[in-house]
Amino acid sequence: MTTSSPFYTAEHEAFRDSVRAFVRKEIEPFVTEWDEAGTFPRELYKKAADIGLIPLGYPEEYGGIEADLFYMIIAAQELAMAGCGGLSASLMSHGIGSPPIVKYGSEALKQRVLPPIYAGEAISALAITEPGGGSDVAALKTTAKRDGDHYIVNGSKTFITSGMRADTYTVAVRTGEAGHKGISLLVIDRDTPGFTRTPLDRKMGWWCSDTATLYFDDCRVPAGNLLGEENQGSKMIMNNFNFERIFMAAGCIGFARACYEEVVDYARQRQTFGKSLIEHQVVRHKLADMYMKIEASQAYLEKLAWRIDHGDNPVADVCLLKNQSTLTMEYCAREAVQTLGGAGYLRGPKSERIYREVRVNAIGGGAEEIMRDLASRQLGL
Ligand SMILES: CC(C)(COP(=O)(O)OP(=O)(O)OC[C@H]1O[C@@H](n2cnc3c(N)ncnc32)[C@H](O)[C@@H]1OP(=O)(O)O)[C@@H](O)C(=O)NCCC(=O)NCCSC(=O)C1=CCCCC1
Repeated sequence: MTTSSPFYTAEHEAFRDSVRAFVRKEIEPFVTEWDEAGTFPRELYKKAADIGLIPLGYPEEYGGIEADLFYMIIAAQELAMAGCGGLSASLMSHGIGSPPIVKYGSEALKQRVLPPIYAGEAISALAITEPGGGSDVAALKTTAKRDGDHYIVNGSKTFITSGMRADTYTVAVRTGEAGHKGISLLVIDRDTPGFTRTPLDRKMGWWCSDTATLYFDDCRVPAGNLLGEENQGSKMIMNNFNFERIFMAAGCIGFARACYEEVVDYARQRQTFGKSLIEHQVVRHKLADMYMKIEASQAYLEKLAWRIDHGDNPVADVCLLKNQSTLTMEYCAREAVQTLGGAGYLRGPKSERIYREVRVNAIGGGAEEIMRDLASRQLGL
């Protein structure tokens, strides 16, 4: 299946080849074992940084590699071809945790925390969702009260990707009035006294993703760890969501493609009723529908990436793209497992794992109902 389009240069394609080779050598042979074990080696961050996956898209002065969105789409999609969303989400959690630091952190904070993240030596996480709710960001309750040169943080966060092993947490806190206007972002180091974590490890999918609940009990956080101005966090969070959503969408299309490739191979080999599965019209038509949905989602993704790279902020389209891509993943995973039959119901094929990972994409990073609602309001409907 083609992954190329006029948006990609020879340099993009060379990068794709290097990420593909990395995924085949360092991830694919081990990923089922890691997922079953519920974890993966921490050294993978360093290896991913060394081939440019982790620093990609961040400023050079902090150890990043400047890149347009198409490089980042390639990274998300080639990683997705390993067919393990838990690994993708954890390995790339700096993609949601670190951009607010790059954009709004003080120079001293950026010099201290960003280079180890982009070198794959430290892990970054973003903490917004709370036990009381995830979709309604404006209702968050974790407080940060100013006390001299520090903030005193109390509250808890849940469903935090890289929550157990992160070193640097970008945390949404309430510093002011109720609602959007009283929210700030604070960077909290893992060894801050009063900061504890517990794992959330009984999940439908994303088994090797490190998901955790965080507790802050009178944590003293230096005031210099505030991002931007007090009570300006809501806009920062919303803008960060746009990037999270576009990368989730890219990943979902990659997972859909992984299902397609797996099932096409299987359908060519598997014999039933005297011919290969692919020669049965009912199967061939499913494969054609999978192809159509993948290509349509990919075209939407690339159009939006181009618009964003040219300075646009298409909030509604990003929400709808996320839904479109999740639905494409859902369709392809369903049809792949169905076509694999008994083999697809056993643990092992990528499609089986991807099938279990559909829902987290339709819930995390903006539930599909929230995406529809925000998009329709932004479109003035
Ligand atoms: C959309 C939303 C529900 C907010 O609606 P309200 O009715 O409160 O506020 P409203 O009036 O819609 O908005 C306020 C201002 O903000 C602007 N804006 C909103 N989105 C955006 C945006 N995306 N980009 C730019 N501006 C935005 C809006 O225009 C408005 O501006 P204005 O004041 O008019 O100038 C927001 O809170 C949201 O998005 N939630 C999803 C969170 C969410 O995604 N978690 C998931 C976390 S991940 C997770 O939980 C898991 C992860 C993995 C494991 C499973 C769980």
